[in-house]
Amino acid sequence: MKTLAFQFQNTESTYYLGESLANLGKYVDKDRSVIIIDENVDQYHGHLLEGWRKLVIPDGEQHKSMDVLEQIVDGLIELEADRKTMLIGIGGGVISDITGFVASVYMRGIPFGFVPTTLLSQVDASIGGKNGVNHGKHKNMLGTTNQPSFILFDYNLPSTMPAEEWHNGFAEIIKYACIQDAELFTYLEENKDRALNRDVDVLEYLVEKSVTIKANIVVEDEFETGKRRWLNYGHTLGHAVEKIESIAHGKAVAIGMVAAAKFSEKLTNLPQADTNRLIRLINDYRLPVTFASNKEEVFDIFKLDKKREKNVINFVLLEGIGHAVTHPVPLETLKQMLEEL
Ligand SMILES: O=C(O)C(=O)C[C@@H](O)[C@H](O)[C@H](O)COP(=O)(O)O
Repeated sequence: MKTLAFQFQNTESTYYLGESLANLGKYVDKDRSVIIIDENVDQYHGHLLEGWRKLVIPDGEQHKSMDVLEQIVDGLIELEADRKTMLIGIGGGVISDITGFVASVYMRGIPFGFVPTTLLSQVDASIGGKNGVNHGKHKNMLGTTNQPSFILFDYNLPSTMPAEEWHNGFAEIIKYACIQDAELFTYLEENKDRALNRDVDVLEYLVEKSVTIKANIVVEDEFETGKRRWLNYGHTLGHAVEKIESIAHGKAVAIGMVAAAKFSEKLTNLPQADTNRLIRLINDYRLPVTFASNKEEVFDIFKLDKKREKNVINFVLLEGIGHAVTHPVPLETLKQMLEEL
């Protein structure tokens, strides 16, 4: 087990890497905690949580909503949770996003922590403090940035995931390689078979590498005024396609990364060979590279991206594999490039 500590602006977060969920009680007081968990995760891992107070919510992205947030608040009131109650989200990205948001607003803020159970939530969603719920066609439209006190990474938990869920996690790892780590990109190319076969050493390396890359970027720019935007590479188009086609987040991000690479060929002279290399890697990890959605509908969602300022989006582009940049790109230019895809 390895412990990492990150000092954010208002919180010091401790990450326990390679720790078992069964040892959760070593880090938090069982009697002062409430677990937020979805039905699916509870079915697989609930036996490790005997005696903990739990609020079980329905599984799925469609439940990342204000309705479910209000149900959790009702549950907390019922349990007489107070300002010192520790809220613990155990699950994938929906659970960490909603738990972090509830904890940030319940009684104006109570402490919280996460036990991510999917590869995607271990490498991305649980880290960095972004939380929230969806609204209408828009992903994460309501939320805050607030760091968990702790994250416990149990490498055994993702083993119950279906194959498709593994592929989704790889999308965000490919993203880190694209934005700032060309060596990681090569590693992903060279170790694709081991990774897809869930080789424990490869997966542990990839989780630790991703956690470190993401947490360090967030320490540097927690409130996303500069470098943190890079973490949104592939997400502008990705979020729109995810909502319209109701596809998994990782698939949508894969599609968005390819589109952003094609935009980069025009805006930052990214060599076409780099786009092709990215497409090959995404294919290797069994993720899609094209979308079927109506482009006008995509643009309608796309233009409400959180990186927009008036008529420009601070769009994340690549100059090369491992080198992201952010350029203010007019919406009209993006609309035209989208039509040309
Ligand atoms: O942590 C970040 O910053 C990211 O952009 C990471 C993304 O992978 C993640 O999906 C994030 O929740 C997207 O945030 P949003 O601001 O585009 O809603």
